[in-house]
Amino acid sequence: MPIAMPDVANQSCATTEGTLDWVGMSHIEVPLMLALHGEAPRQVSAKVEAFVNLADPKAKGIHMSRLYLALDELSRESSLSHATLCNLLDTFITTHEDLSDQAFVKFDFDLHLRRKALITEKQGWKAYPVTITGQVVEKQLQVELKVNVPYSSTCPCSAALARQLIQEAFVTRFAGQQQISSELVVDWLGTTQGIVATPHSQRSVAEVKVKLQHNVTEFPIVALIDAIEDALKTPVQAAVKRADEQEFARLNGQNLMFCEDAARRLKHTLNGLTEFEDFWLRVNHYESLHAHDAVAVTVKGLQGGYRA
Ligand SMILES: Nc1nc2c(ncn2[C@@H]2O[C@H](COP(=O)(O)OP(=O)(O)OP(=O)(O)O)[C@@H](O)[C@H]2O)c(=O)[nH]1
Repeated sequence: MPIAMPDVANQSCATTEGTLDWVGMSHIEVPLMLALHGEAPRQVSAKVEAFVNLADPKAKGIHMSRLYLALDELSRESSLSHATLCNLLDTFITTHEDLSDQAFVKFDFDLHLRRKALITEKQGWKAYPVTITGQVVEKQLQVELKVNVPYSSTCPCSAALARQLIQEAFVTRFAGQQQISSELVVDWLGTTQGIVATPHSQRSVAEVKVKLQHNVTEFPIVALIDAIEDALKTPVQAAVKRADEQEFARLNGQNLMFCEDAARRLKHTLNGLTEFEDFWLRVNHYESLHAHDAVAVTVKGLQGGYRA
């Protein structure tokens, strides 16, 4: 007679008893079809975390394979949408009857979007790191999205200091001249002696996390990215011809930003978006003046909501 396979999770007890908040797996590699509003599902390569709580203090452990297989079924047989995310969390709990009543799942992936050039008709890909998180705690479903949006920020202080140097260069160059030909000035402005200093800019990243309102049953990821880029005005570009680069220079010059300015712009925009119950944001200016970064963090400010 074959000897029965041992089943430690079911047949033995915890050596030290106690409940646990989350138990599960992280870094699960899963290709998924992602359902987004108004387009066919597209494939993303996700890293997933899947957890349930362990509410039985005596149980040895949860059933990891049940979480994994539910996720695998989602990957093979359907696409990731708000509805399938809810079903997945529900399956996590129902396959852990007597053990768990809370579930958590997190998907991390890059979302590639086609982005238009600023002036020309060119287009290119931009990859945005996205996180979708779902959890059921005390029977309440909560869905969060997080996106990272790269942009350019030009320092307003540096711009003012550069302008002063340009004014001083002008005074030196044209000192004592009562009448100056505009042609001469235009030529001079087109030289490095004319624009004697340039302000520093830096690649910057806005990290934005939002909690969906309960009546929102889609993932408004693209709308969120668009809103962030519209607020900042200087998103990092994909395809760039000279005309696009010149427009980028103009946009940078007209949208000088400390990290505080960027954070306030985003806060203002997010306060106006009704799909989101709460938000948290952090802007990181990866300084070119310093070897350290300038950072601003803020939240909507709801009681019991996100904390900075
Ligand atoms: N609970 C738990 N399981 C682990 C851990 N590390 C590895 N595993 C393994 O995860 C595997 C799957 O566990 P189960 O889901 O209980 O597997 P199973 O008993 O074949 O599946 P069911 O019949 O559905 O219970 C087991 O072989 C465990 O040894 C851990 O830290 N905790």
